[in-house]
Amino acid sequence: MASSAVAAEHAVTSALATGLPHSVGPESAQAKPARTPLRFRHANLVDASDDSSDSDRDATDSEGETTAVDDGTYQDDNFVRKVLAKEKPLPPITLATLHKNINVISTLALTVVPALAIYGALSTHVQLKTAIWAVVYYFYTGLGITAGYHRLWAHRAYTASLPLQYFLALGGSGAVEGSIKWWSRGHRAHHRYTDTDLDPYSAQKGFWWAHIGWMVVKPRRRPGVADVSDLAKNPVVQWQHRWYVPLIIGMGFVFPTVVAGLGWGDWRGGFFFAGAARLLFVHHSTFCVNSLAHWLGETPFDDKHTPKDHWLTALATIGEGYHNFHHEFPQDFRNALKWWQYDPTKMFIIISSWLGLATQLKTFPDNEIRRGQYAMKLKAVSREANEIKWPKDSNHLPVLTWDDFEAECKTRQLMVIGGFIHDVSTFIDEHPGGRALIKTRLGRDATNAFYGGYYDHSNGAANLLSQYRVGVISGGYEVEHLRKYSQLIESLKESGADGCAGKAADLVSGPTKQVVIKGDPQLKGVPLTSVERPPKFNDARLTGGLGHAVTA
Ligand code: HEM
Repeated sequence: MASSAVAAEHAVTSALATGLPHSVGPESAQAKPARTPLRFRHANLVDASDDSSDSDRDATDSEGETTAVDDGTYQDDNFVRKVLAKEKPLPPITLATLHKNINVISTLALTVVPALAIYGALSTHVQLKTAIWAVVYYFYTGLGITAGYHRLWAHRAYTASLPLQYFLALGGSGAVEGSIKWWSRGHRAHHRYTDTDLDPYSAQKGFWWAHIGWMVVKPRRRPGVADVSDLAKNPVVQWQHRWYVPLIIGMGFVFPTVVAGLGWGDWRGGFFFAGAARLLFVHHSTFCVNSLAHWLGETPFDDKHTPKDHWLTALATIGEGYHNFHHEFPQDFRNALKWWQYDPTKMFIIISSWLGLATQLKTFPDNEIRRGQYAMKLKAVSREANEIKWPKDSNHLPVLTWDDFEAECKTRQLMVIGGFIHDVSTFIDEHPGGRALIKTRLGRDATNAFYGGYYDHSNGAANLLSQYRVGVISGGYEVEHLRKYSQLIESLKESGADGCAGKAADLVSGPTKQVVIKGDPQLKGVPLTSVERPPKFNDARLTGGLGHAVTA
């Protein structure tokens, strides 16, 4: 196995050196049958050494990009499209070819572990100490993945001291999900190419594909290139990669069994509960980050891609369920922003920092996080706005002079409020304040009466009013009660009562005295009949209140 890995590594290295695209298409599979199959062994939970060549090749990120695109053939400047066009996928898996495309080692890991867990659960007495130990070990190995593999190594969200790194590398080994190097390489590709065909566990291919499908069968494409050169220099990562197989046996099964066996004599329970059943839970807990977290919940930070936030996913994944936040701010050491959201991984990192084991905890600037949230709220509001029927604005209505308006009033029931001409004929009988009040204002400017001079209407009434717009008054409108003050000032001035005049002058000198709604000059003189007649307002609930008994 090791020698074939080396052979594959050479194949890749020479492809890079010659500048040839390291195509994974069927042609290359035919040309080099002995080497190409290895290139598809990305999804191998157990034997990390198999694809070490791939990790090393992808460590040379920029080279990967160059070899993938830079031969002058492609005009497209979208990297993902270019790579997809260049690197042809393997033929789709059919029933006839399924047996050849099963990823045997991962499939064994994903089937034998549940089988052992079920058998153990049915045949072994559960001791309380063992049950507690299984839960503790679940959290330890789970944190190895969430705090270690994921936030520390894949995203560099904080810096860990050597003891903490070894602690997490050992815990992560017990989760049996591939080496740190292999895992992080795939995960960085997942972030960089989220939801595309270069994403190794793209949620676009369905829930089960993202959950386990991508590991059970050999993928049709390699994951997109990702830079893991930093991990190649990390001694703990290298150590774990080198000793991966003994480590997963030791930490996956031997250690949890020995603790229960030597501790309280429950060797069998230790193996089946803290070993197999615990591993089954850790597996599917972590896999939920790729499936459930892309399927269930909200997108409060960005909705460009599938990742979502949900407390249920957080519960299932030791705090990785605020996945929308995580994809938007992957280098942030937190998944959950609020103190009350469930993110024990964040707490573990914080406590490690209090103990001096973790430093440089990265957080994205709060202001930018809030901008993301704000943008999403605006989006939601504008989606709602699109579903609402809005009134015509002044640029889409005929513009009439006051004289023309008066002329139109001879044949129609019109009134001006706020610079707009309203046809109230379909509403006059429905008016909660009674027909008579409206009737007295027909042919007049009722702005003042409507906005408090007679009755201070609700916003709802103002919204309703706008649906009756049929035109705009040219030259603007006056607010009646201000005009009255204005007349008062004039008369005071004429009578020489200066003191009072000064006070009244303050009231009328503001810009509200004259409000101009411009309208489109091209619509000047366009007949009112060109505008659709307002619909009949027909809601019986409004015919209450003072009703028709009131007169102005
Ligand atoms: C087309 C123009 C008008 C519309 C669409 C309209 C609409 C409404 C609506 C929806 C209400 C219910 C209460 C509220 O929502 O505030 C209402 C109540 C009322 N309106 Fe109007 N209104 C119009 C014009 C007027 C005018 C010109 C006057 C007075 C001269 C007036 C006087 C009143 C009064 C006194 C009430 C209170 C009725 C009560 O409490 O029972 N309305 N109007």
